[in-house]
Formats: sequence, C-alpha cells, structure tokens
Amino acid sequence: MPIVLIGPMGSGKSRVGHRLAASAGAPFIDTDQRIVERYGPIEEIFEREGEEYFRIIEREVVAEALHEEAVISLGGGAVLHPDTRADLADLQVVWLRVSPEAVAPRLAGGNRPLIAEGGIGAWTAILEQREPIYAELADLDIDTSRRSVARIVDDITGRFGGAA
Ligand SMILES: Nc1ncnc2c1ncn2[C@@H]1O[C@H](COP(=O)(O)OP(=O)(O)OP(=O)(O)O)[C@@H](O)[C@H]1O
Ligand SMILES: O=C(O)C1=C[C@@H](O)[C@@H](O)[C@H](O)C1
Ligand SMILES: [Mg+2]
Repeated sequence: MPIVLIGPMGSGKSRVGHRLAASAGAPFIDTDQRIVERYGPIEEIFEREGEEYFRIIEREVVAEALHEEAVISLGGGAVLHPDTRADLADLQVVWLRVSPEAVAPRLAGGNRPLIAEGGIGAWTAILEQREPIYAELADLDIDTSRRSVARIVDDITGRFGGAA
C-alpha cells in the first residue's frame, strides 16, 4: 500500500519522501514534480491560469499517483480536494508538521506562489485553515522542526514497516 506524505509547504515532504523511498526500495512520486514535468513551473500555472485551474490538474495527477505502489509526496494544498481526502482515508498517511520558526529558513529562495507576497504570515494563516484537515487524515504525525530527515524516515518505517 502506498505511503503518502502530507503537510504544509517546507515541512519536508519532498526530501523525506525521497529518502524514505530509497530506504524502502520503493518508487518515489512527488506530485508537484509531476505537475511541473507535464504542465511547467507551478508559479507560472498560478500566474497564467489561477489557483482553481491548478487544483484541477493537481487532482488529476494525485488521483493517478495514489494508484501506484510508491512513496508519494503531495503538494501542501492537495488535501483541499474532497476526492483526494476520500482516497486518503484508505491509505497510510503521514503528516509532517513544522513550526513557523523552523520553517522560515527552509522557505528561503523557493518559488511558492501562495506565500510569495505574504511570507511566513501567509504560511501561518494557510496552516491554520488546513490543520484540521491534515489532523483528520493522518495515521501518524511527526514534528520535523528539530528532527533530522534520517530520524523521520526511521519513525515512518517503524510505524509502517517501510514497504510501500
Ligand atoms: N527535517 C528537516 N530538517 C531540516 N531541514 C529540512 C528537513 N526537511 C526538509 N528540510 C529542508 O527544508 C526545505 C524544504 O523541504 P521540502 O522541499 O522537502 O519541503 P516540502 O514539504 O516538499 O515543501 P513544498 O510543499 O513547498 O513542496 C529543503 O531545503 C529541505 O532540505
Ligand atoms: O500549499 C499549497 O497550496 C501549495 C504547496 C506546494 O506544494 C504546491 O503544490 C503549490 O505551490 C501550492
Ligand atoms: Mg515538495
């Protein structure tokens, strides 16, 4: 069964997912990366077509990915789609948490359209809206603020046995 990583921007979904997949000998899918491969840079999609269109193509990519036996890192807002929430109910879902203080330096230099202007204030406001959704979906939650990627990978394999 797939292991799916959810959580806010900068929580480590891409980096942890990559390492977890390597250690489990499983394929790794980053849905943001798939969107970029198929449709171009995310900030350009937001700019050209808007967030609503982005959520439609994101759902298509996520629905396809969730059928694969893999470690899957979702975009931070993928859980906003009700069909994705329904799909996740049957899968192994890990919520990577992070404090605003710990995430601030991790966000430096990124191209994240939803926080391009509002910075850490916007990040915090978005998290407040989404936290109940992450909490409802998660089978395991890990605070990554002061935890190494290797330990986080161990936490996840300890809970799910490592195989995707
Ligand atoms: N546990 C950790 N400790 C310290 N730094 C970390 C940790 N996990 C990730 N990072 C760093 O934080 C930054 C963001 O990580 P990453 O891209 O994996 O986050 P993400 O959740 O995929 O974000 P996004 O939703 O924007 O794709 C990267 O520079 C990464 O190296
Ligand atoms: O939190 C979000 O809504 C987003 C997070 C990123 O992973 C990307 O999917 C995109 O920048 C939107
Ligand atoms: Mg990512």
